[in-house]
Amino acid sequence: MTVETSFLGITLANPLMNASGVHCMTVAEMDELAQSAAGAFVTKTATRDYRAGNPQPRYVDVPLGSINSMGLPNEGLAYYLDYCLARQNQQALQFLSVVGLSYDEIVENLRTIEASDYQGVTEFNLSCPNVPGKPQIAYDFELTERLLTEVFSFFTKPLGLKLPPYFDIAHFDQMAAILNRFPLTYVNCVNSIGNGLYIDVDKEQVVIKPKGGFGGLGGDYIKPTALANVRAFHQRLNPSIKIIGTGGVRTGQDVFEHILCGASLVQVGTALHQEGVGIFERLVAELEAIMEAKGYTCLEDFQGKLREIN
Ligand SMILES: O=C(O)c1[nH]c(=O)[nH]c(=O)c1Cl
Repeated sequence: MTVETSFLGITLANPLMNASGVHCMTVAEMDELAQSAAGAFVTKTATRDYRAGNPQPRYVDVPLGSINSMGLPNEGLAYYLDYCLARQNQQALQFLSVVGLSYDEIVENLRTIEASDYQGVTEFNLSCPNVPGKPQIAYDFELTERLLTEVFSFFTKPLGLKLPPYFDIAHFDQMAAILNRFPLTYVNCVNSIGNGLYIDVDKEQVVIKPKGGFGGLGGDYIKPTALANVRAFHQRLNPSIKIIGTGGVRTGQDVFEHILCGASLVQVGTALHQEGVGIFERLVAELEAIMEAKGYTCLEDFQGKLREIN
């Protein structure tokens, strides 16, 4: 029995990796990920220039997950691109997460990556909920289509999209119809559930400073939504577009559920932030135990095979 998997023809020891934004801001954090049991890693979403991000406190772990309004703090695209270029011969599979603060900056950043010798995967983040005044790109279907049309007029390297959660069947249909028109490597479902609110009852106060306390939710809160988005897009997208499942992964069972819904890889955010990189060994062991108990010998035995009630 094995939890090995392959992505873009590259064999990975397991389907697990970090979620962008968690444990991937600096070289030290990314090196620790690279040395961990994680099958792959992704960088913090980069903008062209360095960003300090929103004022603190801007990330808080809470009993059922986390809330954050980081505001896209990052070292700038060159920092992460240089990191990936320097290590791309040693590391099996790298994911470089990117966005821009404007349409033009997004195009510029993707042109920078295209012009580089980067051989890894690019994750285009369409779903940051925390830059004040910047609505999530992927909730604007027309803008998404316009951006993807321009990007794929020049971008030839493997490209995936980090999507926000959708909550309406019509939106799954509309978005999938757009995505099926482009040669995407994958879609990553889901980013945090945007603009939640967590309250400290003793203080009768919000817990994060930016945006009046509104922030993206992660953790147990979002697993049912994450699973539904993985399932919905797996059912609707061309099989050539893989699904990465993100959201609410804390145990091997959560990993199993995401794969059952159709995920090829599974990312860990909140729980990684809380437990550290040791979580990957634990998740692998727990996933193997579930597969053993069910008599599965590989991920393909159950991947995408969620049953409905007929
Ligand atoms: O505030 C952030 O930096 C952030 N926070 C999130 O929960 N998702 C994102 O994509 C980003 Cl970019």
